[in-house]
Amino acid sequence: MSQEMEADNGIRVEGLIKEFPGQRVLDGLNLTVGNGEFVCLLGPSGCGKSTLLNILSGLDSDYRGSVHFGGRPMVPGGKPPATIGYLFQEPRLLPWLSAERNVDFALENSRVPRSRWGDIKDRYFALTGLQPFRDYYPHELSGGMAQRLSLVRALAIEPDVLFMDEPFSGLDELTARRLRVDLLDIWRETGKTILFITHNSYEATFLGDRVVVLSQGGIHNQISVDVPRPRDYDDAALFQVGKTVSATFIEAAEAAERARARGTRSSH
Ligand SMILES: Nc1ncnc2c1ncn2[C@@H]1O[C@H](COP(=O)(O)OP(=O)(O)OP(=O)(O)O)[C@@H](O)[C@H]1O
Repeated sequence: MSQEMEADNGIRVEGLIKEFPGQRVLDGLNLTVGNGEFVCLLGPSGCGKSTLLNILSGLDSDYRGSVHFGGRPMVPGGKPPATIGYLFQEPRLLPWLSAERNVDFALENSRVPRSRWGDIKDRYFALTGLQPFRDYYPHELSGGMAQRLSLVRALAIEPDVLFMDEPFSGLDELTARRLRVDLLDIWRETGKTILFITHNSYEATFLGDRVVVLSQGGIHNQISVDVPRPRDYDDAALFQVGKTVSATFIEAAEAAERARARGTRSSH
């Protein structure tokens, strides 16, 4: 496909409202993620991040508002009009299958023709540094390697977008740092649209083109990270943006707490 013909794989969420009994969790949320953009979602516990992901994934169809992937509308109750790759906090690998077979398993359930599996696996096993470990079983992999394998699995199905839900929060900081750098290399190489959920302000700043801070059912604030890539953890400009993001996150958490104390989020 030529550059000009490249599909639009952005996400557009408009006026999203989600209620649970006695509680409005998303209150008219508007959010866009551009084609190939890396957006980090940051928000205090309970602000609705997982609820939003469940809706975007098509797992929850009981909402109001609209969701578009690349201009294609999501029909509540139907499959999302985009292929979505997932990464969660835990790798969710099948323990009885080798690394390679775990990826095959995902491919078997995808639309990718079998004739392309070999090339795809070669590419992503190489990109993640897991080439020598294709025959290993999940219990033989370290936490970081297991998460790399789930990244291979997520990318192999050639997703339009990647949803990453705190994928590095269960890892030690050194491993997480390496994986963030590698993820950015892979993102540059593949141009995927990424929505990345995290509780870590500095992680969000290091990774994102933009950090969206959620609170009380909507966007509290958004911060563009105008720091050139490749980024360096010790970059003073990046640290400054991280401080702003962190302060915004704390502000959002405090606002959410005050609202909860007042009971303003109750729909009664
Ligand atoms: N199935 C459900 N039934 C009722 N309430 C729910 C349900 N799922 C989530 N909630 C409520 O909705 C709110 C948002 O939950 P959600 O899990 O989306 O938050 P979160 O931002 O992902 O939190 P965390 O960062 O702790 O994972 C919470 O108050 C939660 O109790």
